[in-house]
Amino acid sequence: MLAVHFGAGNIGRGFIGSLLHQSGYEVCFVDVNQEIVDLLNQKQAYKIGYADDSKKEMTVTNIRAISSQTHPEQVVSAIAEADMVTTAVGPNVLPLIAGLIAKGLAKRVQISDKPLNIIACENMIGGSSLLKEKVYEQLNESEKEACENMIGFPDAAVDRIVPNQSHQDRLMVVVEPFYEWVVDRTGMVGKVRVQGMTLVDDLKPYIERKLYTVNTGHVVAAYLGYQAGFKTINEVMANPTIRDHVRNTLEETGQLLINKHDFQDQEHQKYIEKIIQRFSNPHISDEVTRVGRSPIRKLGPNDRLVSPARQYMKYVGKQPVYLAKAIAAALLYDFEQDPDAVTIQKNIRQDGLESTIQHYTQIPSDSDLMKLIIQQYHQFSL
Ligand SMILES: NC(=O)C1=CN([C@@H]2O[C@H](COP(=O)(O)OP(=O)(O)OC[C@H]3O[C@@H](n4cnc5c(N)ncnc54)[C@H](O)[C@@H]3O)[C@@H](O)[C@H]2O)C=CC1
Ligand SMILES: O=P(O)(O)OC[C@H]1O[C@](O)(CO)[C@@H](O)[C@@H]1O
Repeated sequence: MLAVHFGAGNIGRGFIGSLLHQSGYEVCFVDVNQEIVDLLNQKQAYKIGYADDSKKEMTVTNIRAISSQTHPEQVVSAIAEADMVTTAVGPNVLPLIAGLIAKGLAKRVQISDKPLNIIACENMIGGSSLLKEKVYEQLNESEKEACENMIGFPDAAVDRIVPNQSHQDRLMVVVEPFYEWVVDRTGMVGKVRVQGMTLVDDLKPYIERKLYTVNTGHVVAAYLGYQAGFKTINEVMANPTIRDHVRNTLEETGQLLINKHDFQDQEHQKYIEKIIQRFSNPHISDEVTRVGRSPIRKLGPNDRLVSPARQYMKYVGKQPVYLAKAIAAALLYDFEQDPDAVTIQKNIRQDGLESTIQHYTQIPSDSDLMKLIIQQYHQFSL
């Protein structure tokens, strides 16, 4: 069985690649990073370490890699033959890989009627659906028709914290032991068997719970921690004021999730506690600038801050004070090596705060939420 995985980075190697390997797939990574592609082909294996006391390691074998920049034709052939395609490249990169996937599918439908699932494993709602839309833009009518019942694009939620890696062994990835990979069964074609993958009929509660708890909590720690001058999430979580703020924000998103999806209160509290512990894992050193990366994406209307803030007003009927403060912290994030942060700061200087918020978040100018965020921005303190 062949799995083609786009993105041989932290999640690609440390999570999706390792589960595919454990499930018996040969994993063919596709990446633009020539150094990683060469190393994967040279070593044909890499190590995973676990961020706990166990010092346990596992080796992922039966792998190879293709550079999509120098050998796109090999990627097309691999997709034509694959039994599974997955991605972990980042939401903004999905449109960039759609062309190659479309070429692979166009070739595939000429030679095979084997079903294929293409699963985007990104921190976003509807990642595979977006990828499908972008792929279909590049197929002609008969190719689309041939793909319709043969190619599935099931949406997914992926959860495992994998920080940036700095080992002498460039391929090694240290990951937290916890993981969750939940996939929408209704979007799948054919039979799929992947160890550690949970299939569900309704993904929405799972993806919202994950995005608005793990990712919201994490990014609140990152943006508030950055304002306090902390470098890592561990340092941030050891600060009682910010830790309380993270918890209070997760109480807001929790109330929304409980009201909207009927999660049980006590169960959800346990979920929140577990996540706060995961953020504080002493075996992981995760930079606030990694967790806070790409603030334009993170301030988007469907992402981890603005979406729960708007929904909180609808489902809870109160002002999301802690979420609004976190959005204010995102707007204050001025890390010079993050191009999104630089752009936001420039927009605020040139166009003003309200116009910038409106532009990135699509929150209406005259709304209560806009007023609250502006107030939190101007009175921001820790
Ligand atoms: N790191 C984490 O803990 C988690 C990350 N995610 C999601 O997984 C995705 C990947 O994140 P990471 O692995 O952390 O990032 P990463 O930066 O470590 O890996 C991304 C990989 O994609 C490659 N890439 C970029 N453009 C490409 C292209 N056009 N074609 C093929 N490969 C390309 C990069 O060279 C890199 O190797 C993101 O959507 C992220 O939100 C989800 C859950 C956990
Ligand atoms: O990968 P993104 O969307 O930039 O955000 C970083 C987030 O992803 C994770 O790496 C995994 O969910 C979290 O550690 C963090 O909240």
